[in-house]
Amino acid sequence: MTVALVTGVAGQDGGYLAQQLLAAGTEVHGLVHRPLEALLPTRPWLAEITCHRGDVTDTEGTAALIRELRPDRIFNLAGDSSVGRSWRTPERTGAVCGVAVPAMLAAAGELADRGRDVRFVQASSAEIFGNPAQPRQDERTPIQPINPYGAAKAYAHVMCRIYRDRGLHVSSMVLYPHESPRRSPAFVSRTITAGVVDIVRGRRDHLELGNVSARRDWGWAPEVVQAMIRAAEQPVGDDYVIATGVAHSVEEFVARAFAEVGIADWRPLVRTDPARLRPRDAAELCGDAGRARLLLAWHPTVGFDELVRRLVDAALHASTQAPLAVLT
Ligand SMILES: C[C@H]1O[C@H](OP(=O)(O)OP(=O)(O)OC[C@H]2O[C@@H](n3cnc4c(=O)[nH]c(N)nc43)[C@H](O)[C@@H]2O)[C@@H](O)[C@@H](O)C1=O
Repeated sequence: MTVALVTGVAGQDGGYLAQQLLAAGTEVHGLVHRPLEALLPTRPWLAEITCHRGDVTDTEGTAALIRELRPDRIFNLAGDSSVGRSWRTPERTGAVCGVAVPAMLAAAGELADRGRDVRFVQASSAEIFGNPAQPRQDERTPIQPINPYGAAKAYAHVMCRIYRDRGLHVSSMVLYPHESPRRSPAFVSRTITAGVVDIVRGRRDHLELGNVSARRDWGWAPEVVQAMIRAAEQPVGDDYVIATGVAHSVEEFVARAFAEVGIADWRPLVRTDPARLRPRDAAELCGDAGRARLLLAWHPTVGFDELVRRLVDAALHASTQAPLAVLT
């Protein structure tokens, strides 16, 4: 039986990935850095895998776990994925999203040197491209991060290339924002959909946002993680941009979400909160997933309107229920 280790298994992507791996008959181990009892109420799927307590910044501990488990697949999804927060905690972001990665690569390399066919998949990020000149970014786009999160991810991305060149099966997935009802409230998709639903329910009278002109390529998280599984099964590791190829502004997201609940005149309901503006924010990030389409037979099926509809529906549902599936 294939054994997989998923770091960041308590996060949005970690959960979907673990569930898809389990469905494929894989034995799944996950690294969690909070007590399991605190995580289980909002992440019931963790009961179906073997959880190990630890923090990727304890590089010795993570390497020891890899040596002990001898996994066939390692998916590194650990990290504080909030770009905004990385400005307030740049050292922690650097430690978790950057410095932690080579220790895992080295431990995987040791297994490979002993004959194990181990495959490493890194959750990289479009933020490594900074504010790119190219309207569509691909695997050859220059790496020029403009925020602490992007810099940490860029370091990890380059380390993945270095270990791949040394012979390890490593794939680095350059992910664009990808959403689901399990997305943390720190992200704009949840901020918008929760705010719209609160307004509809009469719980507040306006929504506060930061830079609404930013344009992003939003995808559907459950299908983004499929690409990770497929990358691990390729004959060789590679870099893959995983994106829809279509960008929309935050303002368009807001308009679409309000339209879902029948509100056309939304502008009076939205205000700018200067505290939500970032020191620097890419004007537009939009990916060309041509390589993933060709080599992984991966293509996104959930478009922007459908994505917003699903998120608004989930937020409406959660507003009348205990928010079981929503991460806190
Ligand atoms: C590729 C990348 O994708 C994600 O990072 P993100 O794009 O920064 O995600 P977000 O939802 O925080 O921001 C999206 C945009 O929305 C703007 N924005 C406006 N007003 C608010 C606002 O009120 N809150 C937030 N959070 N953003 C706002 C904000 O300035 C930015 O332009 C992560 O998966 C990350 O891990 C990753 O790798």
